[in-house]
Amino acid sequence: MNQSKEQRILNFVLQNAVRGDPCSVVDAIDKYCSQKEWAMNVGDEKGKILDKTVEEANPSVALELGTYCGYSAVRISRLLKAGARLLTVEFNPEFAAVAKQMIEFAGVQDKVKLLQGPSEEIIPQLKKKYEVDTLDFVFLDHWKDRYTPDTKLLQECNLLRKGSILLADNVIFPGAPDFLNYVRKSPHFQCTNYPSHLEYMQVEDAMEKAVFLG
Ligand SMILES: Cc1ncnc2c1ncn2[C@@H]1O[C@H](/C=C/CNC(=O)c2cc(-c3ccc(F)cc3)cc(O)c2O)C[C@H]1O
Ligand SMILES: [Mg+2]
Repeated sequence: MNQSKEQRILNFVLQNAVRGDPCSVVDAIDKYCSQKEWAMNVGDEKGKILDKTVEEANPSVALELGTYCGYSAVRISRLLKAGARLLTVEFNPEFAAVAKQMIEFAGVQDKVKLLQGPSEEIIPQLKKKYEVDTLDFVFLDHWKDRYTPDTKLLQECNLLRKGSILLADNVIFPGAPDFLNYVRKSPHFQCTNYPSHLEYMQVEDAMEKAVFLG
């Protein structure tokens, strides 16, 4: 049976990146997806905004919703301090299998825990099953209509603390209008918008940072 695009991306990384070097994995994915086949990785331009926000948060525990091929899991985990960890959630088994191999090839498997399943099921399990107290950083990059319900769920499950940083991809394209509305109107969040461009394209996009105020 012929390969999926995600498997072709992984194969390009295995043949062109350096095992144990997360930067080379990120660069190889960007090279393939800008020159060969477009894919919905956050990309390098928005990736630099992600990097800055992760460095600002300097998280001990980070959560990512929507692993896909593992591009942002590798990108985030390469910046984590010793002992810090990233929990990343992916419900598509094919994508999870590709991401697992991507994470292992990059050599960040000790920092990253890939949780397979829907976020609405996994988020309520984080405290008891995954020994999370509160989350220092959350990257939202899954289905755009899930950003708002999952942000509310994170609050309901007491997973956010004063200063927890949420960063959402694609708030312009494909767009997450209800999420922008929710966090910008809520007295519990301090929001900042970062204009950018859609990965590998000249289309306007943006990321939104929402800091939880408690
Ligand atoms: C609820 C839930 N739980 C766990 N995993 C979940 C989940 N919802 C999606 N996922 C997983 O995340 C991934 C989905 C991400 C959704 N991202 C997108 O739909 C997305 C789409 C585009 C885009 C832009 C221009 C175009 F012309 C077309 C598409 C760009 C992006 O950066 C994106 O993140 C894969 C999926 O299995
Ligand atoms: Mg995205």
